[in-house]
Amino acid sequence: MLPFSRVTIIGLGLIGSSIARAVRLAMPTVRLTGYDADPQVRETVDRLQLCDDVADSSGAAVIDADLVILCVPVGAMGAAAAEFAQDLPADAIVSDVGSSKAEVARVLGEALPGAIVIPAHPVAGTERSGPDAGFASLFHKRWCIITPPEGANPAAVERVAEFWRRLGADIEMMAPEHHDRVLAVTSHLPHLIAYTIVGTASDLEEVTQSEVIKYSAGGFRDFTRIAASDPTMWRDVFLTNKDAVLDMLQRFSEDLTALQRAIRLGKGDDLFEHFTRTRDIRRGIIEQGQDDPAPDFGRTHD
Ligand SMILES: NC(=O)c1ccc[n+]([C@@H]2O[C@H](COP(=O)([O-])OP(=O)(O)OC[C@H]3O[C@@H](n4cnc5c(N)ncnc54)[C@H](O)[C@@H]3O)[C@@H](O)[C@H]2O)c1
Ligand SMILES: O=C(O)C(=O)C[C@]1(C(=O)O)C=C[C@@H](O)C=C1
Repeated sequence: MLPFSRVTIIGLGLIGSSIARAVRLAMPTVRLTGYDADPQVRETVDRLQLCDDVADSSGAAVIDADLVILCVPVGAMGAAAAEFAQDLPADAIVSDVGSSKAEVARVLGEALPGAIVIPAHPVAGTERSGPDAGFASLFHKRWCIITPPEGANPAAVERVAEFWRRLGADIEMMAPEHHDRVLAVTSHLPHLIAYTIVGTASDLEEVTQSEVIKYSAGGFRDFTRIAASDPTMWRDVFLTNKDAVLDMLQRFSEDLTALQRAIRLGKGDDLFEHFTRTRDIRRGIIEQGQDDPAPDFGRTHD
């Protein structure tokens, strides 16, 4: 049996439109309704026929939903939920896809008192945004972390888990605070480093912009891809996962200082040992089959 039969997606950018495309393929009988605050996005979703209905307000979009998924930037979650609170059916489950979880759970709890809220985070994405950037296979073989609130109804949690399994994801359960610490080091800090290094390279006086572009091969090119990620999304992630990110950043800068010192003092053995350890970590990731096939994974899929 399908976990849900009437799904509403609020926010139809990269993630919302990818969910819509994946639901169409995996659960074609599900009635899909969409709403986005941006009229141009609604028009595109209509033109691409990603949903059965595109509503003009979020209240109208949720009116007969059994699952509502918020796919808006994390800083907009509270306002987006408050907008449809009055129209939400009492037995509907509300979920989200936000990249930070503890703060989002708090604002959703405030905006939707008494509602069944089961937050989730598909750990899959690209640097692109908007409904044209989405693709159906985005969640295939990727983790979806569910962060149920204490005392959540196990049947509701299982329905959300089954929804994501049908979109191809593997499920993990975590407490929201633990999620935020894990993602701070595996996703948020790497984005901060990419934003920094690309800014640093472009600010150098003795290296021209055209040289930076011309010689952006290998490692630096990967950083530029990540640094092209959506500014609104990432501003909100850093502001809503502040403590965990600042803690990881502190540890990172201590480790960076240790490497800086090893270079200055010519401690080749220390550098070699460190790089060997990190190479083993990369090999472990590949052995577990969790490596991206290519940095532009999925771009041509639909
Ligand atoms: N991009 C990624 O790699 C990725 C991966 C996993 C999770 N996420 C999370 O998914 C969410 C969406 O990210 P995205 O990459 O799809 O962003 P996106 O910019 O592609 O889409 C967001 C959409 O939300 C709409 N929106 C904003 N405020 C709204 C509101 N109040 N009501 C209705 N619509 C509103 C925007 O118009 C936009 O179309 C974020 O919370 C992000 O943290 C992103
Ligand atoms: O591959 C990318 O471009 C991503 O940034 C995806 C990525 C990540 O850091 O892994 C980004 C944010 C999400 O919340 C989940 C996935």
